Amino acid sequence: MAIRIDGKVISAQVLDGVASDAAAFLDSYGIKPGLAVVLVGEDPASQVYVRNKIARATESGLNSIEHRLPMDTTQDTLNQLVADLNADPAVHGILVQLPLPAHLDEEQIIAAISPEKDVDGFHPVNVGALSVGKESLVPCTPQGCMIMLEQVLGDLSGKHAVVVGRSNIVGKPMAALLLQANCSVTIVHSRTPNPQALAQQGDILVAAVGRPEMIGADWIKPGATVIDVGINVIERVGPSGGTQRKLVGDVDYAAVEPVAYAITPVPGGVGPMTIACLMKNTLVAARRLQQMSGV
Ligand SMILES: NC(=O)C1=CN([C@@H]2O[C@H](COP(=O)(O)OP(=O)(O)OC[C@H]3O[C@@H](n4cnc5c(N)ncnc54)[C@H](OP(=O)(O)O)[C@@H]3O)[C@@H](O)[C@H]2O)C=CC1
Ligand SMILES: Nc1nc(=O)c2c([nH]1)NC[C@@H]1CN(c3ccc(C(=O)N[C@@H](CCC(=O)O)C(=O)O)cc3)C=[N+]21
Repeated sequence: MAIRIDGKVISAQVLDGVASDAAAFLDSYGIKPGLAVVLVGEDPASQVYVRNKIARATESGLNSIEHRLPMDTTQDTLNQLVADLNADPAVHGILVQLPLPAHLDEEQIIAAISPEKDVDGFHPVNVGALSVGKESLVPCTPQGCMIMLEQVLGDLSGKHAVVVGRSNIVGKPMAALLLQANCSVTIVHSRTPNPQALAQQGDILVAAVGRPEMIGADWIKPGATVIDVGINVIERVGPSGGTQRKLVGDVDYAAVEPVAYAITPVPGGVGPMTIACLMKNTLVAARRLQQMSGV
């Protein structure tokens, strides 16, 4: 039986730390750290994430401000909102939920967020800082994966880590953090001729593909530690014949669990860690902004 890496338990530990730091921040400066979440459109999955983020923020003693904009929002309107949030001293962190509707330019919006308030760590300044090892605001999902890996494995030095996926929000920053932790890192993607053969060499396997249960037991080196980033909603025929909506990862948990040393479930794995790290980043940003303002 593999160790089940419990994202709910570990994220609760992270959030405990955030809550005491937020209380100390309030004591020192008389304001709560503020997180602004911007959601454009009506994507139901995105709404669930936004709701969860706001609930965790409130529980941790952060001030969370939600901005919901209609699907037909223009680039100018969104830019104006980001400019207002950049200038607002009560806002320490800004998150624009991705993906944006197709008519909006994501790259431009990300670049418009003040790097000091970029709690997603997606701004080119923060991406560059991470790649030269001077990271400040580290992307939440990979940060959460690292906390889980270090809790279960301790020092990661010398391990071979295979990351499946190379997106800017998960795969690439994940690979950067693993390299910084002295792993040898292989990144596989849709143009890799035989990704499975490379994955089988990983002491650590991180799956961030977006394909439900694609990673089976035949991708896994026996005794590997498996981190499943995937969040996929699938429809299955339930026991009584009707269709059920179910959340599954990129890893076939039932098949992989018997061969792995440790594995994260979906739900209850990486997802809650992402949210906890977002709160952590908001505190990091708040402290730094407050120090910069010299008060
Ligand atoms: N738990 C959490 O907090 C979060 C979960 N997610 C989830 O993680 C998953 C990945 O998200 P994200 O990185 O944004 O997704 P993207 O779609 O941006 O990236 C997917 C990556 O997987 C690669 N890929 C696709 N098919 C294959 C294949 N058959 N073999 C090997 N590689 C393949 C793609 O390659 P190529 O580049 O060549 O196209 C791409 O690099 C999704 O399920 C998403 O919902 C995302 C963010 C946070
Ligand atoms: N700018 C931006 N930053 C992001 O970090 C970002 C984003 N856009 N767009 C979408 C993805 C996805 N994402 C998730 C976060 C938490 C859960 C999460 O909490 N999941 C729970 C269950 C969710 C549920 O309640 O059903 C779990 O896995 O246990 C999932 C997915 C953040 N993302």
